[in-house]
Amino acid sequence: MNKEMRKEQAYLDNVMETIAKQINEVEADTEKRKEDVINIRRHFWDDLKINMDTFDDYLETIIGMRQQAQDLSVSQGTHRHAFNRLSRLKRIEKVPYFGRIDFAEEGTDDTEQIRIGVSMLTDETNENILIYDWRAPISSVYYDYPPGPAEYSTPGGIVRGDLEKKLQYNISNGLIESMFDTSLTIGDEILQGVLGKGSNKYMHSIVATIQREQNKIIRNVRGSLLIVQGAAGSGKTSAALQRIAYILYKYRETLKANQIILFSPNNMFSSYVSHVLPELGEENMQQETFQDYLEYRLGKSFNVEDPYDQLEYLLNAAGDPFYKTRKASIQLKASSSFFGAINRYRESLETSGMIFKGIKFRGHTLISSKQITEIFYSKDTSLRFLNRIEKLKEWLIREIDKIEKTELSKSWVQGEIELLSKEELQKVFTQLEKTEDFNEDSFNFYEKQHKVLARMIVRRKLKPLRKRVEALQFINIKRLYKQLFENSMSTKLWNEGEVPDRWGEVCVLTREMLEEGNLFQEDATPYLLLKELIQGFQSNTAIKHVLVDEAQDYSVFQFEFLKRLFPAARMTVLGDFNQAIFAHADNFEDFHALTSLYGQSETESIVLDRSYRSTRQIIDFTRQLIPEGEQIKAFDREGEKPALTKLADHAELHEEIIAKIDYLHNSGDHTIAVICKTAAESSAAYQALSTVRDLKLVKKNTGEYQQGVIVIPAYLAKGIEFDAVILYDASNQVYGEENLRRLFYTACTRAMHHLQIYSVGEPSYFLDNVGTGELLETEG
Ligand SMILES: Nc1ncnc2c1ncn2[C@@H]1O[C@H](COP(=O)(O)OP(=O)(O)OP(=O)(O)O)[C@@H](O)[C@H]1O
Repeated sequence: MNKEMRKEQAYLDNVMETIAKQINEVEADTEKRKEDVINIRRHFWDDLKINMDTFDDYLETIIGMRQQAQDLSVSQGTHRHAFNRLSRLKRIEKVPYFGRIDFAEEGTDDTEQIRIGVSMLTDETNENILIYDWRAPISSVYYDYPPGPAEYSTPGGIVRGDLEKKLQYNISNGLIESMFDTSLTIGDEILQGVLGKGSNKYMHSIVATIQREQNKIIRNVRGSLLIVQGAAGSGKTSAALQRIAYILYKYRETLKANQIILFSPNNMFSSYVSHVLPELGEENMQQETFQDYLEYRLGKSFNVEDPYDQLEYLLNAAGDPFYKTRKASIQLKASSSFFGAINRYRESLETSGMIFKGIKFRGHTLISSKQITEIFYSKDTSLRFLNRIEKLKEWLIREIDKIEKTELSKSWVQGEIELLSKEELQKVFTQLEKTEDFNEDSFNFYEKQHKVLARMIVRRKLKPLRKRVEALQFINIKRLYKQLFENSMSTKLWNEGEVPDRWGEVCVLTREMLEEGNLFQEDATPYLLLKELIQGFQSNTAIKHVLVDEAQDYSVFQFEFLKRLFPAARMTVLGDFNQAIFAHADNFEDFHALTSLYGQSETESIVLDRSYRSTRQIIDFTRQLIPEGEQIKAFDREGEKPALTKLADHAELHEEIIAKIDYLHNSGDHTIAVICKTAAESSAAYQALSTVRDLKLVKKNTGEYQQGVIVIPAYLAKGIEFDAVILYDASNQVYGEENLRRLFYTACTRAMHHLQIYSVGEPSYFLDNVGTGELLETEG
């Protein structure tokens, strides 16, 4: 061990000792706090004198209770604080820090050595910082600069200085195993080591090796919208998660994890990323899929098609007579011009076109839809639309009050009274005794009792109706949405010459679907928007940050909607258009259209062009599959070349795959995915490969990321990665059309270390332009 290393180890020893000592202290403290809490809970009532005899006694009891509750809350808070501190210490017990910078601040003679780790540690005096949190302002220098002049921002302004040295450590079990002076070494050995490892069930934090471009994303706090466009495997999801950890640290006084929401592509992905924040000592943000949100809002009124069924239709139904119309429908309803059309439609409803449901009671129409429409359009038109709706609601409630009065004397009410059970009658009777000043001996007791019972019966019967009116369910949103697709609407929605292609056919198809009680995926958000525009927007102002991963799969329409839904939030959008597999994205090539959401000055864009997931050989191959792929850079990590094997038939294919899985297992791969094009192909492959031990089939409703060997449709593998990918059948028969290129690319880019492509018959023409030498070709 050289002198420098000895000094470093001595520093680490001191840190380890400090951590051990603090753990001991905090453990004892935590135990004591826990006992305090248990004690207060156990004796909560013993220590209280409950006396309600007089008002003063009552007051004293309440004050005593409050005091006890307060004590309990303080003790619980202190216990939580001690417990959190203990978890923080435990987290850094094995690897206290990963980097060091030697920074000489301008205007001082001192060079400070700053060690950086997952969380801060101070010495016993609490005055000296032994380890800085990776999110502290000064730590940004570690990620942002090579040795030389450097600066960082603090709330008090910019601090300038000289970065004299930058070190990376490899620490394990209290020992510095290796240490790299990154101003001297070329390449990034630590990153090499991290990326060379196998994948497992969960994604991990990357704080020790965050790259400069990624750090820009993580620490960006300007503007309302941050757009990140990055190659497959460039760390978009990683950057998003460390960004959340950073935001939670920076705004820790005012922001809670449940005020941040991450929109994920599916539940399996949510489970895959669920460990990163806890690993960094933060609570998880909310995670939601857009589909779950749609179903939550619309599920009761429709069968809402999910995005995977929509995609499966497009992948399988090219021969369907409605295929082109459906595709046009998807693209149109994803566009901002359709967003505009719906807004215009809503405006047009101010003067005509509203459709209401009549108010029916016991099978009779009491107020017809025509009457409601007349009332609505006779209201003061200078009022805002939503106020007019509100006024209409109030009018309807008053009408229901009138109905209540007239119904009281109807014969059905008497019939219902006679049907009341003894218990119900007794209940009413007891209530009457309490609330009214009479008893059985009172004058006209029975008449009064009858009145009360009649009122109760009529109210009970009218209650659901009142509730529906309160919830504005007298507005017929379904028919209003359908009306949007009536021929007569065209001129209201579109300016001359702007009627979209196939508009007429799209209208017929949409109307038919709605009549069957189904809602196409592409209609779900527009439908919800119309509902919100008419009934008032149910926005969520508690959410302060919205992050949208795999953002290329969202339409501009959906972004417009998200913006309205979360008006108080900043938005981070991360995606890769080369992986845009849904049909609505055919017309989008970048996120430029999103700039208009918040305006140029509120929007920042960052591009990530280096891919970290895959070996250089895999990147050299995959970048040839897409236009302008040469711009994607590989991180220099070596591996085997991807291989293409041509086979004569499926029997041979399955034999080869089974042998290949065996080989990959033996070479140390833990996660192996057989990626197929569709759910049907996946099911067939799963059956045929059933002899593979512990083989699992991933379906759209699979909620957990599955380790081991899995069969999965390409669209569900989005966002996740595997040690090895086996592309099930890349023949031209299966991938013979241009619109499948992005799906094909997405599948191949899931591979970290090994990529094996099979083809039954001629391979896809996507492989024609791959340079010789990038792909090992063999015949089976
Ligand atoms: N700075 C880094 N240090 C260590 N690992 C990194 C770094 N950046 C990315 N990675 C690793 O690279 C892999 C890909 O990262 P991630 O999934 O975040 O990329 P992505 O851009 O979201 O990919 P995709 O678009 O293909 O879903 C992950 O294993 C991640 O841990």
